[in-house]
Amino acid sequence: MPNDAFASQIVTDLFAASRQANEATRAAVADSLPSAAARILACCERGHKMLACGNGGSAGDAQHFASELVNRFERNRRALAAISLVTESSTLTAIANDAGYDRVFSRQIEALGQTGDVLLAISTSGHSPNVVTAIDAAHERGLSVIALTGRDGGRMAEQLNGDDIELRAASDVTARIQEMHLLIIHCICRLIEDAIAAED
Ligand SMILES: O=C(CO)[C@@H](O)[C@H](O)[C@H](O)[C@H](O)COP(=O)(O)O
Ligand SMILES: [Zn+2]
Repeated sequence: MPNDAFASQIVTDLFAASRQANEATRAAVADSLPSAAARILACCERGHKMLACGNGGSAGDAQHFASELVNRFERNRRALAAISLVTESSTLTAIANDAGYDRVFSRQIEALGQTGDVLLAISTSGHSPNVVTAIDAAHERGLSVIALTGRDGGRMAEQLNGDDIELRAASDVTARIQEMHLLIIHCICRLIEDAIAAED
């Protein structure tokens, strides 16, 4: 562990870097974030569902997002349909073992995805093969995609079509991008819950 002064400087630097990423990302996603929230609410209100995927920290984000739709974020309201594709261990291990890790999300999309559903695809690099393959599977099955990316958007940004929405964190650092992705997810949840409250 660094000495006290050094540790304190690291903490100061990380908070400063996060603030900088926060402000740059706000400017980058301010216009498209409400559209993403509206897309998700419309999806659920029409009887469709959200699917969410990502690796590592982004797997945590996918679960976090699904939990906040199914259960609640800050308000009590009707349940919204969302499934995390990162949590079924028997399914994940079987697909990875039999077909390869690149197929762990796409195979589940083939099984569960229906036209009108929306895939939340999360990757800080934009290059994770299983997320790239998931987007292809989503397009093949008539799902639109909301992509949480960073850096230059990677391969994911090139895959997206005009019906998809990319929310790109303005940073080149994985940890900062993840921090921004969680903030984006919370903004989406807040916008959705405010829209439902205004309807009721
Ligand atoms: O949380 C972290 C790093 O902060 C890691 O677990 C990270 O999520 C993993 O290395 C992922 O495999 C990275 O995947 P991706 O964001 O490039 O799609
Ligand atoms: Zn992390």
